[in-house]
Amino acid sequence: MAKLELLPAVDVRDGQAVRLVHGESGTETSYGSPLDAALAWQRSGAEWLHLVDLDAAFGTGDNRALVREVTEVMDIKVELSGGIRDDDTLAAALATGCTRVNLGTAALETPEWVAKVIAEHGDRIAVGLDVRGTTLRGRGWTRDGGDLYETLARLDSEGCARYVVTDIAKDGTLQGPNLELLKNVCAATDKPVVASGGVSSLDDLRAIAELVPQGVEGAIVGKALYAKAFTLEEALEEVSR
Ligand SMILES: O=C(O)c1ccccc1N[C@@H]1O[C@H](COP(=O)(O)O)[C@@H](O)[C@H]1O
Repeated sequence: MAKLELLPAVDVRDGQAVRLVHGESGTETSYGSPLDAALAWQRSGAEWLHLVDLDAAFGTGDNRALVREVTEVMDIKVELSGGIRDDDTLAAALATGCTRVNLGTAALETPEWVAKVIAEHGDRIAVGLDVRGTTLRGRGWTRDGGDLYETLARLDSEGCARYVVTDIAKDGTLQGPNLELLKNVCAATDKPVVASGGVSSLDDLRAIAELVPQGVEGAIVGKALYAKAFTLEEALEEVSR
């Protein structure tokens, strides 16, 4: 069986690595230097880093220089998210040398532009499907942006290579992933899915890994690592069995 990829997360707000609860601004717990956090995950054996500029996602500024620095220093693959919504922000993100970018709001608000950049950049573009129930959310998860499955069908028809699926109700809560949502999204698309939100234990990772045959390719792990629910080494060992 193909192994589940793990993407430890570094979310950046106001220059700090933070974790939020339900993605809500103001719920930040700070974990210090984003570069130190990213290097720690790399030293622990991560093959991927999921790096988010939360200020860019919320529209409260940006951490672009810092995010670029972190991406350039990493020897591992980087998935870059947050505030990538037009030609300039996409060009800057891709120029960091990241492996791929993850588009959220743009996929809801500027579908023609997203179709164009999917056609231009293929596998370097993923779309983040951030949902409450089956309603997509954009602009820092503060605005509704349409139906999950209608949007997924549209993006599939445009050749989107991959989806990062976040259950906002689970994100940052350590309450376990939404396995039903992951199964439903996998049933609706042939494209790989990266699971995000709620991972709290090695059992959760095992449960997500069981969905690899259905199309789940990876899992983003955030709060559980920062809260030391398990180590990244333990998690990597778990998904390599
Ligand atoms: O990751 C979070 O906790 C988060 C919280 C609130 C908003 C966005 C968040 N993360 C990621 O940011 C991008 C979306 O940014 P944009 O809409 O394209 O500007 C997406 O990957 C979210 O999962």
